[in-house]
Amino acid sequence: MDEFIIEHAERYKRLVSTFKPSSPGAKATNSTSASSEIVVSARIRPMLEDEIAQGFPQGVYQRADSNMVDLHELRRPVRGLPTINSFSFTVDRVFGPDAATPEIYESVVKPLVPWAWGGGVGTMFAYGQTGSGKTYTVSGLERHVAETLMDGSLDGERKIHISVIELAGQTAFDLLNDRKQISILEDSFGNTQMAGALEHRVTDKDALLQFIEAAAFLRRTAPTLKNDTSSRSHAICRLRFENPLLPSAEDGLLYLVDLAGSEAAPSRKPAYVPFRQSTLTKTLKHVFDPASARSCKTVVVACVNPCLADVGASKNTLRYAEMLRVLVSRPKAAEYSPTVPATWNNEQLRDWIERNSGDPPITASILAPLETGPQLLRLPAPEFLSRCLKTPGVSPEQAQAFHTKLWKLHIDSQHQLSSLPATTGRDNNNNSSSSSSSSSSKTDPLASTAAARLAQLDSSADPDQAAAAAVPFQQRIRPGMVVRWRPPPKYACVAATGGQVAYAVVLCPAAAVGAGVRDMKGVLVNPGGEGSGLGDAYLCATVVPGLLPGSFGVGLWRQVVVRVEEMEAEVLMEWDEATRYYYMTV
Ligand SMILES: Nc1ncnc2c1ncn2[C@@H]1O[C@H](COP(=O)(O)OP(=O)(O)OP(=O)(O)O)[C@@H](O)[C@H]1O
Repeated sequence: MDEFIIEHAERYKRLVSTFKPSSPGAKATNSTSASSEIVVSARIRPMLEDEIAQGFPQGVYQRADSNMVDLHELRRPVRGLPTINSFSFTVDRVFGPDAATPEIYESVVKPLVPWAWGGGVGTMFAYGQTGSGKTYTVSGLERHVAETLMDGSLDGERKIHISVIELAGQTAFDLLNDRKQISILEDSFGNTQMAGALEHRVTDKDALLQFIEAAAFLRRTAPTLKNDTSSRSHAICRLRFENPLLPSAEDGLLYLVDLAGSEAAPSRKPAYVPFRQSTLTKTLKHVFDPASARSCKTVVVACVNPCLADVGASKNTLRYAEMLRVLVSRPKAAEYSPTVPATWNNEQLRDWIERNSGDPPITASILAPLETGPQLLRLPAPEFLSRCLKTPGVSPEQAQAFHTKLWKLHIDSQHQLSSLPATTGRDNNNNSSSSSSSSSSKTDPLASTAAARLAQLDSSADPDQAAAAAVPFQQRIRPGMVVRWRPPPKYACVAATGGQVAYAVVLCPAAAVGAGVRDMKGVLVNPGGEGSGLGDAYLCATVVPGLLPGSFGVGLWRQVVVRVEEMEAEVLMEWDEATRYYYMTV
């Protein structure tokens, strides 16, 4: 085939120069915005000197001013002169042979960095046939990532940890620990763990680059796989970002992945896409798992060798890129509804934030400077919380409760949209006092009052809302009130976060219980039965974190004695029937 191509190169070039696309190209845009969950790009590398020297023509072209790639095969007819077969592919961004790595970084990869820094999962992976420029591209991009991470442009403090592993067939190796074999395992929560891989803390750019370079060197010189090592193994660089201010939040993750060549050199077997190999699918599960709980952004760089001799493999690479784009459904813009966050533009979202985020109101321009409703919902929880905390006076509980409130509204609205006629919608603002209710005026007033009363029974809010606003909570303690408190050392085991803060539901004054009642430690609450010396202490049930993020359960039988001076604030809790947990509300 190679001789055939070289022999007819001139004719091929003539035919290609007369090629007229049958349909106009999809317009090029630079707005593969930071909001897209998956951006599929194609990079066509330049022709290499030896390919040109051998007389091979170029077979793959970027279509001018578009996101399209044209590819022309040389066809050997049964009779007569060779002809060309042309194919066109559309992706989100095309980078032609003249595009340098910094351009690719700036336009598609860079948005992943603040995303992962803020607590999300960002993944960049490059795939393509052997020799198509994957390693060239990924190693260049890694340098840029290192620069962005260390140039001080990212908001807040993070501890950065790096690990680099190699997957070869079903075996995984640690490229930062002398290629020691490791295991890719799923934990009981379905999260993938790279068991046995070392993580290294890095604090400056040079150290980070040294680790990346050391891993690349080890991969190139692997003793076991001889010549074409890199084309048969996947290299995965994982950067983990730990936010010291939110120790209980999930860490941000950035994966930079150089996949194995989709065609084994030098045999030119038919290309295949190597995503089904189990260690790889496990490691990148978050990208492909629709049930993944983490917010993910993914950038794919399909690397294409433009040489006509390899056009068959390039065709497969580009076909696969098109498929990846289609796999991710692009939601249509829905009509605005005040109870459906997914339909809110930035202005509507900001308005809702200002009115529904509690006291003090969370500054909408900090929480959602540009985002729409769907974009704010997709924001990783740690990033959402840190943005809320930038408003002076906002406590972590208020931020968490507001996050839950937005999500609850979203989930309820999805439920409503799919199962109920619009007029039966629940009033989701039932806890935030009458002023913030945005329920539609078409709703039956009797039904909405009944619904509000029912919802009231499912929350810890004071039935006497007016009194609640005017009097400090210590003066209106009542059974059923939930309080945040600082447990003394004897109750340290009930603390919810970092051993400092705990939550409890007030049951009754400690002086009111009988002489034989004991707390969870087995200590008598009111030894003489006379209430002497108990002052303003209350018997309370502990509130403990549930299995779902932000959820709580009440440990009715784990009782503690809490003094009023140990109480810091009232916390509102709301029962959620669907998950059977309590959530904080604002
Ligand atoms: N954009 C580019 N500009 C200049 N040279 C490039 C470019 N992309 C790739 N190359 C060169 O092409 C050759 C093959 O690139 P590279 O090794 O990155 O391919 P690969 O897809 O990683 O191959 P393998 O799967 O075998 O590891 C290298 O010599 C590289 O320097």
